[in-house]
Amino acid sequence: MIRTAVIGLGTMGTGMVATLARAGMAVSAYDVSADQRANALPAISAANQVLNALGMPDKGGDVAPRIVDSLADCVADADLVIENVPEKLDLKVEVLHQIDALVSGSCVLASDTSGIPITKLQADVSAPGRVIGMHWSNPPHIIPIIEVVAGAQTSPETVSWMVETVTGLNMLPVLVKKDVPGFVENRILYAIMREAVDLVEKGVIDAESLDTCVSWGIGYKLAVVGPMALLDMAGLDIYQAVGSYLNEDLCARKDVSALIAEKTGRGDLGMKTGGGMFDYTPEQVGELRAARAKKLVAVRRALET
Ligand SMILES: NC(=O)c1ccc[n+]([C@@H]2O[C@H](COP(=O)([O-])OP(=O)(O)OC[C@H]3O[C@@H](n4cnc5c(N)ncnc54)[C@H](O)[C@@H]3O)[C@@H](O)[C@H]2O)c1
Ligand SMILES: Cc1ncc(C=O)c(C(=O)O)c1O
Repeated sequence: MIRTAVIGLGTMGTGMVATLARAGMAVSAYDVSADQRANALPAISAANQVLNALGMPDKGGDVAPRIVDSLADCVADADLVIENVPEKLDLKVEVLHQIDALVSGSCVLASDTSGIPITKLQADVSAPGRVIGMHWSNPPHIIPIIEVVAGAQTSPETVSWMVETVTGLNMLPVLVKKDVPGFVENRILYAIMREAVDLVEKGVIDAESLDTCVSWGIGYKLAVVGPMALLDMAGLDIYQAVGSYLNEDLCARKDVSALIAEKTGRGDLGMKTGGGMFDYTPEQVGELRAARAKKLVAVRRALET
């Protein structure tokens, strides 16, 4: 039985814990926040209900995840530690350094970073060959892909072990061949997000209509036909003709839009604070999460047919 420790029980952590435990791993989890630790088990239970709806086999048996109040207790005897703290390079390096001092020489240190190059994270770890990117997608218990990313010093054995371990989670490992910022999924997502925010900020379209356009247009289509296949479906000549005038006009800003920066500056972070691009009551957050999980399950089942 693989002993896995998850460090960080925020947006990603509880669904991740549910997925790991469901696959039969012995899971411990820690968060520096007592509130996050206190709220974890109900959230893990809710994620397990979704895994039931997905028909995910339950190899977890009666072994419940342990929510512990110290990093040392969490990572003791771990075979795999998943770092899942906020996307701040210094914090991640510090947490990996703390973990490194507490684990065995064979423990794999994985980061769920959204796109910080693994090479930057592994530099000060005692055995950098055991450090690897394990990038889940939100919600982690529903979206099946996990990007596997090697840093410059990651060993081939660690890569192979991670691909096999992700497969054992009933997830789809996506091997990213170069340690570029954002890896693959987020480079594409952030290109889309940059253009989407720019269109709203410029008044080309309002936020709600943009979501409708993307979700029922390219979002729906790309769920069935990937971008490379879509080129062939549309015709490469069409892409070349449109790209020849459109590419130079797309948003190419190097910074983050004021529309976003002003909101984050006010602490308006989205569902986790009750307001961001839209406003939410606590009840609406719960209702939305449940409704979206139900739809994502239905779509995934349709895509699996
Ligand atoms: N939110 C997403 O859509 C998403 C998707 C994939 C990957 N990620 C990445 O996963 C990581 C976590 O993201 P998130 O959205 O869950 O963030 P989050 O802010 O919701 O949760 C982070 C958690 O880490 C805890 N934490 C902070 N410092 C800690 C420490 N020193 N030790 C232990 N716990 C600590 C916080 O209390 C918080 O509960 C980030 O690197 C993020 O980029 C996020
Ligand atoms: C906005 C945003 N940023 C990062 C990630 C993943 O790393 C996601 C996601 O997984 O959905 C996201 O939506």
